[in-house]
Amino acid sequence: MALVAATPLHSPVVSVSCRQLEGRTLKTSFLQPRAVVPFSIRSWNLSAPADRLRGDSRRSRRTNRNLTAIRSQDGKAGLESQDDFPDMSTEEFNRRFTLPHLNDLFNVQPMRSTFCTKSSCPLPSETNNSSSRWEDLRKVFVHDDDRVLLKTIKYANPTSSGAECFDEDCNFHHQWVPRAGPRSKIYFDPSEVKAAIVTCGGLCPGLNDVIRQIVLTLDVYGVKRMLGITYGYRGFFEESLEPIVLTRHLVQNIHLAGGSLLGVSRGGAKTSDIVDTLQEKGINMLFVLGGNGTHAGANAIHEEARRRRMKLAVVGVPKTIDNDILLMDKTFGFDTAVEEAQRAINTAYIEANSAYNGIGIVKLMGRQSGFIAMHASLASGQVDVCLIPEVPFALDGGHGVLQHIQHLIEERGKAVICVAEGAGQDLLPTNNGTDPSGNPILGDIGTHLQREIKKYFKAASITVDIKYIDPTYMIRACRANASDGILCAVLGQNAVHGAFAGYSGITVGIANNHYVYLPIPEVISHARNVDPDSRMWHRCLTSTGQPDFIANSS
Ligand SMILES: Nc1ncnc2c1ncn2[C@@H]1O[C@H](COP(=O)(O)OP(=O)(O)OP(=O)(O)O)[C@@H](O)[C@H]1O
Ligand SMILES: O=P(O)(O)OC[C@H]1O[C@](O)(CO)[C@@H](O)[C@@H]1O
Ligand SMILES: [Mg+2]
Repeated sequence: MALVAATPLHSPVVSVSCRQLEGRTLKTSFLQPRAVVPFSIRSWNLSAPADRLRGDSRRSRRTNRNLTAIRSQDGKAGLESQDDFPDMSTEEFNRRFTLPHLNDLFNVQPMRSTFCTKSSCPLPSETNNSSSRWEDLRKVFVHDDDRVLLKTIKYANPTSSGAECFDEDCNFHHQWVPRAGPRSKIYFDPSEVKAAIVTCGGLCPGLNDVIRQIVLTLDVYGVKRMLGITYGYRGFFEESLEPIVLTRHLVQNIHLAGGSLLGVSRGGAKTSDIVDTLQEKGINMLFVLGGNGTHAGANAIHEEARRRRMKLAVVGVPKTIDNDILLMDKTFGFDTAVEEAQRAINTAYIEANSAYNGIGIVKLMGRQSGFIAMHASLASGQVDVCLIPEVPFALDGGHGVLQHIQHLIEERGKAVICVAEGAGQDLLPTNNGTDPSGNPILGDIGTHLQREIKKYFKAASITVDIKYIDPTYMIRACRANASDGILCAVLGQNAVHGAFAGYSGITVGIANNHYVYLPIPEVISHARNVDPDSRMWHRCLTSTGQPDFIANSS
């Protein structure tokens, strides 16, 4: 292949990955842990309240007192202070993760649950405890005191990859959160329930599945009045937007299509207007499907309803293909998005592989979090360079992306790049604009990369064939895959069980493969990010073979 002579382009790590390709030994230094400092910042992400969650506020608490030498795995000594670890006593954790309940304000007498999946369901009027038909139902219910362990790894040392520690010895803290599911006692009489569902933010595979499961479950409890609020929070105050009456029959097949039966929107949410409408319509159960913004809105509605002493249960179901909600294994729609994304990557690979010096670029969603890009890169096994918002990179210089791409072209005659939309924003002119919900409007890193690569190879007089693929909306407007379909079913059903159990201001999730209820503020204090020191990111790097694209080096 006729190429200009290569300069020593790549960092030692690049040559390691290329040698690996040539069947030679992989240097062990490739995945060595980084410096000591970042480890305890990560633990902030997971459990501290919003005002203590930011690394900078943590750093400001750094003092010279009580400094302890900690030896990292690579033998370098680092200094950490107990002050640098978040305070997380069991009492503090339990206080924060106690679910708000209607009986914090009222004295609602619970009744026997009307939820029943047996063929011979007892009537609610059958109150005899010893009735054999009630006995039959015993194992249907989850006990109020059932708990799920939020964290399951006992880290030996704060320098372990992904370690979340509360002290320098990484002592294990039991963090138990309430198990989700139907309770034997309920705090709403189904005949008095008027439920509403709203879907907000961007689309996400599985929205219709969740709507459907909420309706079906409400129906099993015996709820007759169910409304779908149209076009997100907007549907609460725009007079032209009428709610849809929801029935089992109406939702029966909606999961066969992507999108949202109810429609979505961004912006325009005024809590007091929303709560006015809820009051006017006599809605006492509200199911809110959306991301961080939507959940912030749901929590504001919950707080305002409490202030007005309304008996309203507000329950969220986290929706985001970005997977950027804290404390959960994953959010619904993410799996499907990854599956679709890797199809786009495969296309880019085939194009790049078939072209003379082919370069495929795929831009994927992920405003602040690179989970889709990381997982799709890993899943496809066809990506040479994965760029995410959490890991800064340089385009130029001896350790920059462009030289690495030149190296890939020279070595293999092709390169595939997967970039998350929020990556490399520092390389683009700032745009200070926001969307109607206040989310920042990002610069287009995909087309920027395309332009820069074109310019670079032109200057180097190397012919390349660049194909740019932006499957942005294709990965989220599709129908949920089987694994998301199941997740949606469980989450939708658990949302209804949570409302009947009398909880409000909560959301549903999956933690360590078990289903849990969490207080909304704990999951939205900031966006969940890819941890650059995590095993998963290192697995991605192992797979792509990409080096650190270190800035300011030549
Ligand atoms: N802090 C907040 N308080 C009250 N309402 C909010 C808040 N942030 C956003 N909202 C409202 O929530 C709705 C959805 O917000 P947003 O558009 O940010 O989507 P999202 O739920 O974060 O989902 P996505 O992941 O698609 O961004 C909008 O109507 C917005 O006005
Ligand atoms: O174009 P829209 O509808 O604002 O949505 C784009 C955003 O939606 C998200 O997928 C979150 O739902 C982000 O990754 C992306 O930036
Ligand atoms: Mg948002």
